[in-house]
Amino acid sequence: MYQVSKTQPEDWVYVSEGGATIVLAYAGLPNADFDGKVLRLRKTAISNTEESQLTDEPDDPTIAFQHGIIAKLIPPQHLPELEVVLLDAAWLKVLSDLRDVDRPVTRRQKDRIDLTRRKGVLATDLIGTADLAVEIKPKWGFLPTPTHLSPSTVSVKTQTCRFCRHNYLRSNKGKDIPSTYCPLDLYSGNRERVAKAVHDLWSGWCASDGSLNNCRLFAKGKMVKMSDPSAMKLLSESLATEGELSHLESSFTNAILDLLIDSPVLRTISYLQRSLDPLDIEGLATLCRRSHHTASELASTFSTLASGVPEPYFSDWEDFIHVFKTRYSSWDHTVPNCDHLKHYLMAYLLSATFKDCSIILRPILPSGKSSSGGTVTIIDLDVKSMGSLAKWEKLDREIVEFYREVKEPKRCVDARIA
Ligand SMILES: O=P(O)(O)O[C@@H]1[C@@H](OP(=O)(O)O)[C@H](OP(=O)(O)O)[C@H](O)[C@H](OP(=O)(O)O)[C@H]1OP(=O)(O)O
Ligand SMILES: Nc1ncnc2c1ncn2[C@@H]1O[C@H](COP(=O)(O)OP(=O)(O)OP(=O)(O)O)[C@@H](O)[C@H]1O
Repeated sequence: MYQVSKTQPEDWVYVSEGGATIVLAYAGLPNADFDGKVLRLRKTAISNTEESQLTDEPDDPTIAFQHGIIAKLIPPQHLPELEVVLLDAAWLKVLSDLRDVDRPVTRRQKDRIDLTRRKGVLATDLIGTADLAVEIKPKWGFLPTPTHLSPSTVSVKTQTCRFCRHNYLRSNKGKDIPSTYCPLDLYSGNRERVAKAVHDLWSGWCASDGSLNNCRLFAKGKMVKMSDPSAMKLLSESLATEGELSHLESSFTNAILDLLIDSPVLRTISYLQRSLDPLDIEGLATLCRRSHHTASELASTFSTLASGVPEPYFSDWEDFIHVFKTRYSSWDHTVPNCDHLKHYLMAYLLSATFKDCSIILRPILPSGKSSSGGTVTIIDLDVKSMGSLAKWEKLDREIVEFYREVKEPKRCVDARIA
């Protein structure tokens, strides 16, 4: 097994992070085990002072989930390789102290590397030294079918997509900047609409100085922000474009547009999101209630029902994938069968994984200098928890209620029915 202590903490440079993990790339002396790899480490809240009680820590669940479940849905050329790597407490502490300064302040105030972990994930470095790598978090790529929506939500949810409504809520709460990006444009496969999505992502990237998580740019391995002249220079060099920002945008669009349209990846993600969520969270909650028989259970909320559902074992996931690939499409989702509740819950969980993943594009650039051009790879395919169902139902209600007040709702066009 790989051991991180065979390298120096100084060999690892900060790449980026999300809500749950922090990612560092190997930049030390040539080493066959670590060259071209990133280290993905779990984070913990800074307030958490708990000691790990585990003597034999399990591997990060993302590894088995990707190898055994995701790999049955996504071809290997669109996935990074993932392996277990053994960690060392003292080594991690040095790394954490060394690289904390590179992290965004907002993240630093909330969390830090979990020093109690003894295992991490070693993954293919998809950013590396590529002239240009573009990371996009596309989010939800479909409008729900009206069948299971309540009269009070149906018009809102079938007109405006979940991302646009969520962005409206978050920007009104001051948690996000307003964005014109609509995932349905990106997923549409239509050249003009995909170009519009790229333009909107670029505008959001400029306006937020690269702090939005929907679009991140990396030039020669370095994350680019408008406020960082040296990184902007690298971007200009990679795109072989000098001068005005509009010229840079147009080279950027040209670099990734064909890749986005020609690659099957977005189509696959949206197909999986949609087909794994045929009931919407509302229909799923109704099915949960119908599946219980006593009066008190019937009256109970989705959250109490969901909290009574145990987390699936790996064997449950294997069983689910078999059902999904063989029988699931023949079920009548307009009248869901209570006997299928467990599989509908698992389908929703898997849909949530695909609603929250990101893609990394490494385009072939006109300069032709890129050694690994023309790839689209999906990252962050972590398994979601049954414990999140209550949160999702509550958030869904909050988003839809807030959007109901909008005088001129945005009309998002789902490619499937356009
Ligand atoms: O609910 P959403 O759509 O806001 O997604 C959450 C993400 O927010 P986003 O809207 O992409 O900024 C959120 O991303 P950030 O932390 O905002 O980068 C997480 O990915 C979160 O997943 P988890 O709960 O940590 O497993 C995501 O939560 P899940 O819905 O996947 O549980
Ligand atoms: N294989 C990889 N190669 C290069 N960079 C990567 C790789 N995997 C992840 N990253 C970078 O690290 C960041 C954090 O990774 P990831 O999205 O998996 O974290 P997360 O905490 O699960 O995110 P989220 O909060 O969105 O669920 C990514 O946004 C990306 O910039």
